[in-house]
Amino acid sequence: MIELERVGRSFKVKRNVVHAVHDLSFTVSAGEFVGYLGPNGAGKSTTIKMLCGILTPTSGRVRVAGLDPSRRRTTLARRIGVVFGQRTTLWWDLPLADSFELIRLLYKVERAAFRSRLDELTETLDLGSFMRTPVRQLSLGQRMRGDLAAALLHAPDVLVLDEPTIGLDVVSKAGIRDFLRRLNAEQGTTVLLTTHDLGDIERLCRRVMLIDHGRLAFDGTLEELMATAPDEATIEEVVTRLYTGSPAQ
Ligand SMILES: Nc1ncnc2c1ncn2[C@@H]1O[C@H](COP(=O)(O)OP(=O)(O)OP(=O)(O)O)[C@@H](O)[C@H]1O
Repeated sequence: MIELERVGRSFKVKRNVVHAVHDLSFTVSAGEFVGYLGPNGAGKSTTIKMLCGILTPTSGRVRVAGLDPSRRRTTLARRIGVVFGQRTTLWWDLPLADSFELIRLLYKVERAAFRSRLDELTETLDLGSFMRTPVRQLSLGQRMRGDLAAALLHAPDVLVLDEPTIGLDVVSKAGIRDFLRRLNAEQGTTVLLTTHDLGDIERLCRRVMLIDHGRLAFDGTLEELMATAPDEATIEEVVTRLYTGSPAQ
């Protein structure tokens, strides 16, 4: 479903070249739920932007649902859903319901299919009580549920999430995690999840990829990740060791 083959992406900054992603190869199969971890500046957002076609790789080959994202961005948009936790894709001054209707028109989703999908998402994400509220008046947790619905209205095969639980309280986080778990298990949606919240990783991801300085530093199951450190280590300690090369303080 997602294939990267020796992908590189660099940026020219004044006279220097920053290699944000370097010689990165991995494959994510249909139906997987994969955590994509890495310290600040490791290259996660750059990878995600290449998956959606926002950025073109400087070298190598990217395929999502068999498509080259930078060349087939419009076609790919029908197969992929993307949520950036720190930014909303909803219309700030419009009620949530109107944002959804605009998305339906943009994606050319047929009205009956849209209605049943929206009904299902309204129930599972509990959107009913704020459907007529302008997005700017929503709480962060409500807005995030709205953004998730917006990304899923066209029933994409792949969902890419960039920090979807950032700033959420424990109850809201649990609700979003439960929703994502069910989406993956019941509908087979492939999920790539970028987060700094290791609770998200522990509770959701069977497989974890860790990127550091633009290169893949670990790719394996959650159990294999935990086995890289002594038995009693917490996931925070395991990941700190991998980020810094030394045990957590
Ligand atoms: N448009 C850009 N121009 C120049 N440098 C960039 C650009 N985008 C990213 N970079 C650089 O590429 C590197 C990787 O950045 P990226 O945003 O992909 O990291 P990240 O893993 O998503 O970090 P974070 O966890 O902090 O969000 C960083 O050194 C960053 O400064």
